[in-house]
Amino acid sequence: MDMICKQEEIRVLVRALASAKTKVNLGQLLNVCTVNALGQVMMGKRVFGDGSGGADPEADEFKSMVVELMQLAGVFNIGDFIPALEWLDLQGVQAKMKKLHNRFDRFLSAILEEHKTKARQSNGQVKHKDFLSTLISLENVDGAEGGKLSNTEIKALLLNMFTAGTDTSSSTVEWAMAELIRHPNIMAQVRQELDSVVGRDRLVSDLDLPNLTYFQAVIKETFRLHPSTPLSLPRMASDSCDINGYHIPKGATLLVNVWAISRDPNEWNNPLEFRPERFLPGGERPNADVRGNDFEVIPFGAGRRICAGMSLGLRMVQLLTATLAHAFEWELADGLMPEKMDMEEAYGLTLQRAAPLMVHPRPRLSKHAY
Ligand code: HEM
Repeated sequence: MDMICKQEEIRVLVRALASAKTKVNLGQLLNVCTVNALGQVMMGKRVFGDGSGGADPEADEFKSMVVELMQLAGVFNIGDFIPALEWLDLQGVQAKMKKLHNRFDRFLSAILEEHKTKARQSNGQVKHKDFLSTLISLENVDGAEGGKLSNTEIKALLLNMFTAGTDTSSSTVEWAMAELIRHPNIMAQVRQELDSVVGRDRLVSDLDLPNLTYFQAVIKETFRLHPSTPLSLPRMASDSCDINGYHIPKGATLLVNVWAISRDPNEWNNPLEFRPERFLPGGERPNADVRGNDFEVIPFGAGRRICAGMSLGLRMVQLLTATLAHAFEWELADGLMPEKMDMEEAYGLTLQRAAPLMVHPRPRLSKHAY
């Protein structure tokens, strides 16, 4: 199911790019694509209109809500560290969160109501094809702990999935494309591999991914340098313990700095350089994987609370990046030279580019491939 949704949404994006007459904001289009792909899996429908992302105020609204959430969640909130000051909400973070919560609630309530109305109209004949229908069907069923699933819980689950699963994936692809555009020799090797495995008469499919060895290393290198959740998600110490001479008291909030670990010069040679070869035979970490077992590179976290959508997120990032590298030549907008590209990061819970990637895509495959 998710494989079909992904490919369908990626094709919509590819067609929009192939017919673009002016420069495009790649991150924005990628976000629309990931939100719609997830929308299909979770609710059996796109979130945004035709999916092309062209001048869609709803798409802008959703992206801005997610970015604001990530920024607010990433703020160093004084009240979190000095509980006596919490009620003062000195930086206005709580007030902004409440306002944002109301915006999200309106958005999700509309989606939930629409799904329920459809279910009523079809007299319960709707097959439980998507995540939301399944949740709605469980509304009247007692859970393992006796409680029933409420509307609020359903909306919270949707919010969790959309906020955790869309920006993370789309911004990783945006970083990957920026690195490829900045390193024409790496882009050339990626394309050589894609052209020999896929050819020039069709788009990349999920089934091609295991055969793209060099490309897989490019994706790992992107996750190493640009982990989309740089401080992972906060954990709480369940017991007091000592680590490397530091005392961690029970109940302390802990943040794992995934970003710093994967740039640590004690672990990586020339850590700031984008060098996919380090993950290939003969490189420094030929067998390292990003799925939580090699602690030098843990973009999805690790352990019991590792990312719940890792498999979907990883494949989405791989398929999107491979498709964009394979199907288009990329030129930076406004005559910007690749070596002058701004690679600054913006502050927040997720790692956004400070300057959006503005590009001109030029199709490079046979016409019928689009
Ligand atoms: C490139 C894509 C993604 C990245 C880099 C990413 C990264 C992360 C990270 C670092 C965490 C915290 C893990 C920890 O505390 O150890 C997390 C948690 C989570 N992610 Fe992802 N994620 C991605 C895509 C997705 C997708 C597509 C979904 C769902 C559709 C998703 C759903 C979740 C959920 C529900 C959690 C919370 C899990 C829990 O606390 O039990 N993520 N993700």
